[in-house]
Amino acid sequence: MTRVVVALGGNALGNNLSEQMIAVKTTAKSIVDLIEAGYEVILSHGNGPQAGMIQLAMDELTAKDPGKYPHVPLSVCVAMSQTYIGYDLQNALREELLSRGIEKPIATVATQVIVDQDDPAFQKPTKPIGRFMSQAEAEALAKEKNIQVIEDAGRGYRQVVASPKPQEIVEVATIKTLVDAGQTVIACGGGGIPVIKEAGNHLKGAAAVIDKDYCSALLADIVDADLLVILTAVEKVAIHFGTPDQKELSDVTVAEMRQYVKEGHFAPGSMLPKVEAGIQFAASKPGRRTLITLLEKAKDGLAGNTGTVVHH
Ligand SMILES: Nc1ncnc2c1ncn2[C@@H]1O[C@H](COP(=O)(O)OP(=O)(O)O)[C@@H](O)[C@H]1O
Ligand SMILES: NC(=O)OP(=O)(O)O
Repeated sequence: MTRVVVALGGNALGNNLSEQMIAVKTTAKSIVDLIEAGYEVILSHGNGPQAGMIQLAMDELTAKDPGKYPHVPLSVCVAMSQTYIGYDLQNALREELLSRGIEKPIATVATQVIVDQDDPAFQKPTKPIGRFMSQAEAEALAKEKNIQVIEDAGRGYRQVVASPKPQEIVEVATIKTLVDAGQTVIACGGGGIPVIKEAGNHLKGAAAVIDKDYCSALLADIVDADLLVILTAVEKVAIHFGTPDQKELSDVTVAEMRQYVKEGHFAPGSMLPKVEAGIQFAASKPGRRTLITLLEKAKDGLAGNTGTVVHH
């Protein structure tokens, strides 16, 4: 059986509560198509809009009455987003599976991911979270809440937080056991809950949001997946993106993709992490491949009919 780790992007979940409830239904159809076609699927997902929304809500409460509502750390907001998204995905998948007569247990694993406390990312926030704002609104919020904001890949302004690289998945044994038992597992949501190893086996939450594409590459490695599938809002990765010379890529070697990265074809806040994660996984063992495509094209892409495939 082909084992695939599927990383779900923003369009699989929407930007707010009501959008997510609708989006997960379409997402579940695409994922169950893969399960029905015989793939062994392990899911991961992003959480930028959700983690930002939860943090903002918590901060509003703290601002009202810090005695009654103490500050909620970002790591806890990530944990909340993981479970909230897992809950919606689990339900949508369950319903879609049952509607096709498939009985298959689904489990969301609250996943902690170890990061290095000396990761330079802590000094230079790069991960956009929360909702999109106008420049004026973002600058006012930055001043009011003492946060950093950036322009996010031509789509508006967002809060930006540290995004250290994932080093190790804490719940690896649990994930492997569930996967090997034939369960559909949702793990490493939002890149995982960032934690730092401290003395005495203590794991301390870190103020960060890990990139889900990098974490998905790590997850795909530890479960020994054959394929990493990154589902996003474009059917293919392109070079000269957004220019008259735009050229979509179908079949690319690791060496070719590394060269395109060097030439600066991929936007840092959006396509670059996907491409880098794709290279990392495809380069890690002979035979491993990464597919980057549209959520709706997942099955077509796996059949070799579309998407961008990175291979050795
Ligand atoms: N070279 C490129 N090729 C294709 N898409 C690109 C490229 N550079 C930037 N993008 C943008 O990246 C977006 C995907 O990133 P993003 O929306 O952040 O991911 P996610 O699906 O994980 O939420 C695409 O919708 C596209 O607009
Ligand atoms: N954690 C993460 O990478 O989230 P997004 O995909 O929503 O940016």
